[in-house]
Parts: sequence; C-alpha cells; structure tokens
Amino acid sequence: MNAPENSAGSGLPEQPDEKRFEHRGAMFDALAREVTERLAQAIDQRGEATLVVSGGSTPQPLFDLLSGADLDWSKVTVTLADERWVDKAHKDSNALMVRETLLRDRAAAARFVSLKTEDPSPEQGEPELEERLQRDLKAPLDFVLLGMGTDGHTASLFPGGDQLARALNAPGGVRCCALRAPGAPQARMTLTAPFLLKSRQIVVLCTGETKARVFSDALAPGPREDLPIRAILRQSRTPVTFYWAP
Ligand SMILES: O=C1O[C@H](COP(=O)(O)O)[C@@H](O)[C@H](O)[C@H]1O
Repeated sequence: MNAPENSAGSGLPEQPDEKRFEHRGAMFDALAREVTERLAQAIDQRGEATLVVSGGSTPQPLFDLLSGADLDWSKVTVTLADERWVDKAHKDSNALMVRETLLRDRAAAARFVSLKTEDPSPEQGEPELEERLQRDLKAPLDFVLLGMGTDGHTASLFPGGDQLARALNAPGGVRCCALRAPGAPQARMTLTAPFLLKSRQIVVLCTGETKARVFSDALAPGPREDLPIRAILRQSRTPVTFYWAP
C-alpha cells in the first residue's frame, strides 16, 4: 500500500468522523448549518472564505438550502472539486449545476472560479487553470465538500485514471490535473489530492447503502489507486467528516 499523503502527526485519528442520519432532509439541514457556520467563521476571522464543492447529483438539495444562507456571500469564493470537459451549457457541466442550484438568491454574490477553459482538451487547459487556481484561491481552503462514486472516486480521482498517480501525489503545491478514466464518460479536470487536503475541513457527502459499503471498504487496508477516496479518508492531517443518509 502507498503511504497516505499527509500522515505526519497532526494528532487527528487516521479515520473520519461520521454523521449518519435517518432521513436525507435532516442531513441536508445539518450540513447546510455546518457549512454556513464555517464560512461565517472564516469571514469573521480572515475577512473571506473559500468553499470547494463537488459536482454530481447528491449535493443539489444542499445547494438549494445554501443559496439562501444568511452570509456575506460577496466575501466567499466558490470553486469545484472537479469538472467534466464539456461546454459550459452542457447538461453534464458541474459549473452549470452549481450556477443553477447554489449561485443564485443570496449566494449569487459569491465569486466563482471555474475549472474549465476554452481549450479543446483538459490537458491543453491545465497550465491556464493551474495559474488561475494559484492566483484566485487562497490555501488553506476553508471548506471542501466532496462526493463519492460507487467506484470509490472522489472529485475526478478515478480508479484506472491515466493521470491518477500524478493527481494523488502531485508535488510542489500543484493544484489541478487533467485526467481520463474508463469509468468517466468525459475527460476531466480535478483538483489534486494534496490540494484538497490543504484545507481546514473536508466533508464527504454520500447517500444510499451502496455508497455506505464503499465507504467501509475504503477504510479497510488496500491501495489508494483501487478506491481513490482513501487518499482523503485515510490521512491524519485534515479533519474529515462523513455525512450519510439512506
Ligand atoms: O462525476 C462525479 O461524480 C461524483 C459523485 O456524483 P453523484 O452524482 O453520485 O453524487 C461527484 O462527487 C463528482 O464531483 C462528479 O464530477
């Protein structure tokens, strides 16, 4: 097994905290409160906040709730954990989903940093995006919301990804990585695992029994390459909470 990225004695257990709920509604309410409180605290303490969000379907009810949260959204920078390399109006665009569900109502005042360029491929877009992320995102990130696929991917850290090793082990503060994988219909841009871990708090948000089983598998010994979510769950540098409901 490869060593976890960030296991250098922070005092945190190498195991996430878990918050399990009987109903999704209660889970989304609790998580919306936690995100709002953490962003408000960051704004109070540092004058600004950075929120990284996943794409996919699971977080959409949370985004609906957060869009009306009573926060000074003009001080919040939002970006994605990963993006599919499709046109910004394409139905599979994570940015489109985030614009339609989160960045409206009060949250329309937030600044959005896109993970997409006009380049035909993510490989060609990577240098410009790396520059953008270095310039526009302050680390440590205040709050990182991740999802997980039933194949154990998180962000676009997919098992079998052509650049998975680079995305898991990126050196020197590299923030993003283009990646293609058999389990991902479109080419992807992902934040690297080391950059995701450069954060004050990570939440992994999952629903359903299948993902609960994948989560248990990920906590068991085995290579990160098989279930890349392990790069997030099995480290002791950054606090992680697993939010789950059936
Ligand atoms: O492709 C993706 O999948 C995961 C999980 O999505 P879900 O629809 O099962 O919630 C997501 O976290 C990731 O950001 C997305 O690009």
